[in-house]
Amino acid sequence: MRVDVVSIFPSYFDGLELSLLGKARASGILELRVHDLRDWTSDRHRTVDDTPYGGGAGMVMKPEPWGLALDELTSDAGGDAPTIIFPSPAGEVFRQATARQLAVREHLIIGCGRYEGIDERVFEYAATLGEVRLMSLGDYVLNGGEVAAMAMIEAVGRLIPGVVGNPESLVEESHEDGLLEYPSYTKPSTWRERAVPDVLLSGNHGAIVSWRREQQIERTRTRRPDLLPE
Ligand SMILES: Nc1cc(-c2ccc3cc[nH]c3c2)n[nH]1
Repeated sequence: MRVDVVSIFPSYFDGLELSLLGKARASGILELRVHDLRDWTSDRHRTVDDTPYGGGAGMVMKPEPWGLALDELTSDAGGDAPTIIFPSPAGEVFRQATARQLAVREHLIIGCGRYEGIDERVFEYAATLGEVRLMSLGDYVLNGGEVAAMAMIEAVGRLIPGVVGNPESLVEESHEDGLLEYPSYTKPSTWRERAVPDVLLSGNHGAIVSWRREQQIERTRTRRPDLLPE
């Protein structure tokens, strides 16, 4: 998978050189390229924003640099059209199912906005170059798209075959089966007078599977009843 990220703060993404995603990049499983939007400006001040038509507070990202960036990043001939993602508080909510959908795509482009957002015509133009999806991480407001992009890249990247050593570990996770995950324990069996549940020490695999499922359902019922079917 190739992922192109465009941002006016490219160094935000330095952390993606670490750990599993760093290894995936080194092995070539994941080709992640981070671009500075200002590289597609032509004025001395490398301007990327301007005042909003219709008035209002703050600034809006100019369409010209985005248009040139998208043209260049989609110009490689061959292959399917990319999925072009713009983090946005006004987007669809990014969920595990979204990550699974995106993990099978060949080419993702993630455009990180700042200020009050990106000129709307950029999304319209981008739709002539690929599938456009405005994505929200949740109902809270960030200062820009970079943190959301990092989260999405990690959530998608870890699902690419070969990135996570043991694919089994991708199965029993929160949200993979629609429920929150069960609690985990490791040695010592008693810690600060707190013992590990006996069932986990019993060696009775059937009882352990049942207990874990009960824990998933109970946790989901108390913490995320919205995830349970009606
Ligand atoms: N879920 C969520 C996304 C955002 C977001 C995304 C892009 C920009 C650009 C300027 N402000 C932004 C905020 N906030 N919250």
